[in-house]
Amino acid sequence: MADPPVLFSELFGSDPEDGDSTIRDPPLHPIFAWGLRPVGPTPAFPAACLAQLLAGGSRCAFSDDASDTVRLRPLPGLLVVKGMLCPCLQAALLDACVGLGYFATTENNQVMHFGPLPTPLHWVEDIYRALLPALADPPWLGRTPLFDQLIGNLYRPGQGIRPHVDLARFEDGIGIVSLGGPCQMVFAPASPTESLPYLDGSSSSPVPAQSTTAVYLEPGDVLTLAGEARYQWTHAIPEAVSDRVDGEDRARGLRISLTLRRVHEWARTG
Ligand SMILES: O=C(O)CCC(=O)C(=O)O
Ligand SMILES: [Fe+2]
Repeated sequence: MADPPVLFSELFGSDPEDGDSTIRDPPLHPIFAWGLRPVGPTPAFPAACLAQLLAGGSRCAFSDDASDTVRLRPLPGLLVVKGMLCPCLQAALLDACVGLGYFATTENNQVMHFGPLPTPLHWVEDIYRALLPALADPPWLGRTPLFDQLIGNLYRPGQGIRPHVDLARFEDGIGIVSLGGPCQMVFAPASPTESLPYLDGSSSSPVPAQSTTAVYLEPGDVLTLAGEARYQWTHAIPEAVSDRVDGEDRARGLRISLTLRRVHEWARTG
């Protein structure tokens, strides 16, 4: 097992592999440090869940949770598949992040990867290809590789991301996988000057609240952003410790998102 990340001790108060020699329970697998609970046996790699998902069947091979995924289309070009990834697949993705050394220190809340998706995260491409029939006009889903750039973001309660349109250097067709904890994502009409704040240093301007569309993201939800939603709307996560949903305040938790994109040919260097 990879060394537990610093976040492990942040969540549990102490590093379970540290300290005295008292016999104790085996160390928690890192996936459980993120607040996930096992559903039946937790396989090292839930290939069976993935196979079922790709075959369009029940989404989890290890539980009798036969709940259907829910597809939302709150904006043209925005598809939100709620509950697409079963807990096993969520756990496998988080475990992959830990294994790849992502978020290993408390300062480290963002990771960027350029090139084909690293093993074992590469199977996220399969998940997106499984969405093909659900997308009305998905020419981008046929490209290979589907994604060659990954950003992992880690948010603690109270943290968020300012309104932005992802940079033009990325092709149309962006994927976001939401893991760990819930949050509200807010979409608003973009002004022509808005761009991703943390990549090019520019800042974005606030948008009028009345024109926003909010989507409540929960662990296992999968998004695609294309066309209008990708270019003509900003997306943001407000800095909040809870979100107001259906008249109640829902607490945020530690959240990890994987944003998947492909760099335009003209923007590649070297
Ligand atoms: O964390 C998210 O869900 C969104 C991240 C994002 O918008 C980005 O990395 O460009
Ligand atoms: Fe973004």
